[in-house]
Amino acid sequence: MSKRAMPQPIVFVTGNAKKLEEVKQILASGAEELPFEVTSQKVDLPELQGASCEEIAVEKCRLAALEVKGPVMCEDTSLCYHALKGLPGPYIKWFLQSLGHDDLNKLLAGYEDKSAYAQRGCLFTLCAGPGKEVRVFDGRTEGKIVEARGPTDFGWDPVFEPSESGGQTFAEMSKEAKNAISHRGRALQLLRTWLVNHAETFAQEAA
Ligand SMILES: O=c1[nH]c(=O)c2ncn([C@@H]3O[C@H](COP(=O)(O)OP(=O)(O)OP(=O)(O)O)[C@@H](O)[C@H]3O)c2[nH]1
Ligand SMILES: [Mg+2]
Repeated sequence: MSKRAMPQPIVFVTGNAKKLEEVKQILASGAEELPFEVTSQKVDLPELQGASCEEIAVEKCRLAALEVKGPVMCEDTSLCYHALKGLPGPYIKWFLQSLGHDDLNKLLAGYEDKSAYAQRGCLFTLCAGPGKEVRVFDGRTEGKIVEARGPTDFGWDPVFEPSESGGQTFAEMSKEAKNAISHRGRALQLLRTWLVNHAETFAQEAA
């Protein structure tokens, strides 16, 4: 499919190089090609606190569109423990930075239930420009929290064992295998399908 012309490409705004790497792989590998060019910009956007995952993701995308002055996509990842009623959720980044994997896992020491979900992280968000509607695409993967196994170069991948992985943590899986069942892969597939089906609407909003 040839790309549609827009005044500017869609900019994926993130401060996280590992997310960007996976997003590029996922977009390059799907059956449907995106109808628009996608570039990226490294900006660490401020994130709301004390709000729902969806409110945090929408506000982040709204700020990204103002920053870029054009069409943007963003994502916000949560890691939610069922025993902790969804926490750390969108605050996982700060928990992981302060505690590290071992102490993070100790949060669950007093609970039988080690299950968790990587949710709303994708919340992938898409916005045609400043002040335009922010659309949200929710990808979720269920799994459980285990002792860290596998490479430690991306966040909580070593401690998250998806239910569908045959016993491997995200960190132990190949990139292709992770992307096929990950929160990110699923949310991005929803975003891709929406853009393919609504290319005209989106191009008009961005004009
Ligand atoms: O092991 C992981 N596997 C993943 O698939 C994954 N996706 C995100 N994360 C981590 O979870 C927090 C989300 O916070 P987050 O969504 O605000 O991201 P971020 O601040 O790093 O980037 P961004 O907000 O600029 O896009 C950050 O610590 C990310 O490193 C992951 N860790
Ligand atoms: Mg962030």
